[in-house]
Amino acid sequence: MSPLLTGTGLHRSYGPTPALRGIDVEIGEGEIVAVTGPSGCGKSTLLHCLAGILKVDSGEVRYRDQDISLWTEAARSRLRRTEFGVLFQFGQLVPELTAAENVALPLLLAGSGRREARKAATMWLGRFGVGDLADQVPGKMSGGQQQRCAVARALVTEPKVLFADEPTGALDVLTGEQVLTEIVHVTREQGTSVVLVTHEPQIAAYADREIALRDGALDPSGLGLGIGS
Ligand SMILES: Nc1ncnc2c1ncn2[C@@H]1O[C@H](COP(=O)(O)OP(=O)(O)OP(=O)(O)O)[C@@H](O)[C@H]1O
Repeated sequence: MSPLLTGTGLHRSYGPTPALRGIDVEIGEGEIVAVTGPSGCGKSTLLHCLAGILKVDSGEVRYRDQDISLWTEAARSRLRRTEFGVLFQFGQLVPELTAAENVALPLLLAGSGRREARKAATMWLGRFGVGDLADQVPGKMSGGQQQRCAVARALVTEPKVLFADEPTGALDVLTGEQVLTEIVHVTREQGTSVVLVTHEPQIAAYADREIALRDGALDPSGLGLGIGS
């Protein structure tokens, strides 16, 4: 079976600073892959390039056999609204909107009607145990509740790939593991692939496979955090 998403020969620099120095990766359908490595090794840059948020300097990012690195920003942005979900360490909810309005937003941007979007948002908040907070603004919620809303917002469009950059990094260990367990449960149920950036072994342990980076390249030792070995 061909992989859902592949990166081939990915290079990306920030001015004179090389962040990715020729990386090859494959993400299979429904696979949960942890991207690990020390601070500054290029984990977030890789995630941003695979998600089409950042353009690579050279190399190919193929999604379903299309080279999205050649696409315009508008086309990649459309892809992120429909096929991809993105989740960051700090949920980045819109502070003025309620939980339900935040979660409904990607659906409204993709053209859904208000009622339909609100209904789906409520259902997804419920799936992550925060259905009773639908009318609450983020400032009135705990960090774990906010991140659960952010997860619901990332998954409400039922994306094929979830890109999660240290999604539990701002939470205490117990809450972080609870949220990650819920993410894994729901993405497995939906058959969603997950690219999970983390530097924590106990978080990476939830993945099927690990891609270990060092200095912008695949870690030549292949040891990483030792997931799946
Ligand atoms: N916006 C930027 N401008 C300049 N240099 C950057 C920028 N973003 C990242 N870098 C550099 O690119 C390299 C890779 O950074 P990246 O954030 O991808 O690493 P990371 O492994 O995700 O790090 P961390 O675990 O600390 O978040 C580092 O040397 C970093 O300093």
